[in-house]
Amino acid sequence: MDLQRRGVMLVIASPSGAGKSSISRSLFGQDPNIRLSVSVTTRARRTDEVEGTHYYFVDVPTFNRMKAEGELLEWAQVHDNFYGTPRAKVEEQLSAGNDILFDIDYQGTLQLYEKSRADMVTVFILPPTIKELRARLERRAQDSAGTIEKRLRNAKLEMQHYSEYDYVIVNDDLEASSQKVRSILAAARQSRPRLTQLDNFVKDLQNQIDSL
Ligand SMILES: Nc1ncnc2c1ncn2[C@@H]1O[C@H](COP(=O)(O)OP(=O)(O)OP(=O)(O)O)[C@@H](O)[C@H]1O
Ligand SMILES: Nc1nc2c(ncn2[C@@H]2O[C@H](COP(=O)(O)O)[C@@H](O)[C@H]2O)c(=O)[nH]1
Repeated sequence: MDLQRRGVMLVIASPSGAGKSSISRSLFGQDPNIRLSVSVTTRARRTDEVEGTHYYFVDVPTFNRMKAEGELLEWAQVHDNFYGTPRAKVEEQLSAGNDILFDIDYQGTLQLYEKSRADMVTVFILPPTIKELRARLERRAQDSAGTIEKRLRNAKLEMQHYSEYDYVIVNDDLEASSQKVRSILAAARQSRPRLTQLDNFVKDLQNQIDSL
């Protein structure tokens, strides 16, 4: 029997601006087995964002239709906009043995936990200080002053949940943080060797019991 590893669902969450997208980006160039779950959002596209690479940008009626038709694995309202994970590609990629990185908030993490805990490893990224967090949001220069204030306020709520994640990283040095996430993923690959064909093999054994 040719046993293939089932992919790991790597969830990275943080207050806005702590650096999860930067850390995520650093993983992709170096690892051919990891895919990003590209979310849908009703947020306006930032100038440096590309449709289908950073997000699928949709209007609210389209988002609501996708929700109603069960196309979203999880969804949440975050900082006044809606975000959701399209379901279609996730199972296909996991079964093919590819790991998937989810850049989602705490509400989404909880929803994935309910469905897929055995496949998941979760990481929470903290900023070194709030002064630095504000500086990062300002340097990124993609959000208005009002949006930055709102994201800083929401950081307090998001950080309440840090201890519910498997790992916590203080993102002081970007390269060091990225290396930690790479090590976490490598450990998850070793410790959760769920095997796709083995799942099917066990199902087949169970079916044989049903037909005894
Ligand atoms: N360790 C670091 N040191 C200095 N700057 C950093 C570090 N990590 C990320 N940054 C910078 O901080 C800004 C915010 O980072 P990034 O967009 O990755 O955050 P995020 O957590 O994904 O935010 P959001 O949730 O709003 O999408 C970016 O300009 C990025 O280049
Ligand atoms: N529950 C979900 N949260 C998501 C998803 N995609 C992104 N996010 C989170 O939203 C905020 C803001 O993101 P930004 O791109 O506007 O800065 C951030 O915390 C993301 O992690 C999703 O599909 N589901």
